[in-house]
Amino acid sequence: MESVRDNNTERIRQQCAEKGLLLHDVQLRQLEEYADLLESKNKTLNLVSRKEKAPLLIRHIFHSLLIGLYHRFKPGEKVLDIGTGGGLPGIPLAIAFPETSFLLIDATGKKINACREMIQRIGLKNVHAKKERAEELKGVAFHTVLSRQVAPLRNLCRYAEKLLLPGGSLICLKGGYLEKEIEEALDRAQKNNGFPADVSLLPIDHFDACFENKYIVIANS
Ligand SMILES: C[S@@+](CC[C@H](N)C(=O)[O-])C[C@H]1O[C@@H](n2cnc3c(N)ncnc32)[C@H](O)[C@@H]1O
Repeated sequence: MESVRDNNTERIRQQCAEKGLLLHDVQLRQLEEYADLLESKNKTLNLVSRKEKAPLLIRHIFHSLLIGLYHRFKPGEKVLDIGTGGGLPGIPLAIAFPETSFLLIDATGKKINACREMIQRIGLKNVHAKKERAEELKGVAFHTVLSRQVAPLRNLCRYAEKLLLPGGSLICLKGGYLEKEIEEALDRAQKNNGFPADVSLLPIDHFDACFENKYIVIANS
């Protein structure tokens, strides 16, 4: 008999394939293993909300993977995930794009320790986790900066400005009414001749009802 989880995994495989992102069986099993580890760690650490009805595999893992449907990560691309918490969106994307290099940072040491343990258990080689605040990270630069549910866009743009290579992008998963946030980020950039030059907002509710009022926000240099 097919389990609910098999159905969710198959949905992820199918919806990603429709957008040209092919996930192999090994990667689908790694996503499931990550879901199990995250659920187990969440019993003692506050990594993701426990109140939500939609399954973790869809609500958090598929949600993170959606970034990869709009931005195809390249081999050798260097990516930073700011405020990763329990590894979102960095770990699902590192599974989907094994030739891209991901650094996960978070201000909370316990969350980074949990990420390190999960990365090791799944056996991922292209992702590392470091306890660090975005504003204090120095001496490194990235093609792409990611963030999910961390800070107002204006602040994320301020962090990304110093961490992005020329031409790089900041890609965030955000919810709610974002017009004012975007206006403030663009206003700040214009006054300082800084990042970003433009921002686009992509709705994602057509993938699942639980993504209602949620968006992928892409800020470009
Ligand atoms: C609401 S949680 C989101 C975690 C994860 N991105 C997710 O989607 O589940 C926000 C996280 O951002 C981290 N954080 C907030 N500001 C930060 C900063 N300036 N630098 C690094 N981490 C930060 C917090 O410690 C927290 O783990």
